[in-house]
Amino acid sequence: MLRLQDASVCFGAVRALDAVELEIVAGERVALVGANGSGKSTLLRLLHGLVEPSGGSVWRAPQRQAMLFQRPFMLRASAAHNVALGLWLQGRTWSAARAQAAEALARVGLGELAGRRATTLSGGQQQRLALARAWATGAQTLLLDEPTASLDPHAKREVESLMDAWASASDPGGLPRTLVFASHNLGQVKRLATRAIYLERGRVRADLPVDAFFDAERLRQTHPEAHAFLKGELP
Ligand SMILES: Nc1ncnc2c1ncn2[C@@H]1O[C@H](COP(=O)(O)OP(=O)(O)OP(=O)(O)O)[C@@H](O)[C@H]1O
Repeated sequence: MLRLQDASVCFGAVRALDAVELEIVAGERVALVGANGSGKSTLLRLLHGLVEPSGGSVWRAPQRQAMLFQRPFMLRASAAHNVALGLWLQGRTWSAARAQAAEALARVGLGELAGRRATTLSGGQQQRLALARAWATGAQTLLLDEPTASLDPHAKREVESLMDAWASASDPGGLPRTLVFASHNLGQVKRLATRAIYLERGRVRADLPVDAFFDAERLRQTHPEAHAFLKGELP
């Protein structure tokens, strides 16, 4: 679905990503981990086309892709309108968009809050609304930048279980869905991801199946930098 070849991103003198090689295929659930400033957000933004590479190349399969942020972007309109507008912009009639939005909101447990102004919803509810919007518009790949970082444990579990439900279902065309998310929560990485990528100062230092990533002894031998970062944090 996504490929980076020798991709770098510079912001002035800061090299936020440095010669990244990466290929993500349909159905993968990829977690990006690393210290603050290691390049996780920049990598997601590059994959979504929100920043241009300063060097190297980005390739995206022709597909619908959506990105969710730590603080979701909400229009100052009802929850239902926030979802329906995206669908209307895709060409649905307004009544079809409204009906589909109602379905999507029910799926994320927001059916009763459909008429509430989205900006008055709690952080967890807004994140569920953002997921409903991506789900309804038929995204095949979802990129999420620390989607549960500011949520309480209950809201975090709800959002996580929706991410899991979304990724476990195929899209209407039968293709497996692809999830790429940045997280500082290693328990979440273990629960949701099949592959973990560890970044350090803009470079990919480890790219492993999640079981291998959380095998502390093996990681220490094969990827000492990643092991040093995770030491004491391994769930
Ligand atoms: N728009 C920008 N202008 C200048 N520097 C930037 C910009 N965006 C990111 N950077 C720098 O690029 C580097 C990587 O930042 P990035 O936000 O990608 O890291 P991160 O791993 O997502 O961090 P965090 O865990 O804190 O969210 C940092 O040094 C950051 O200061």
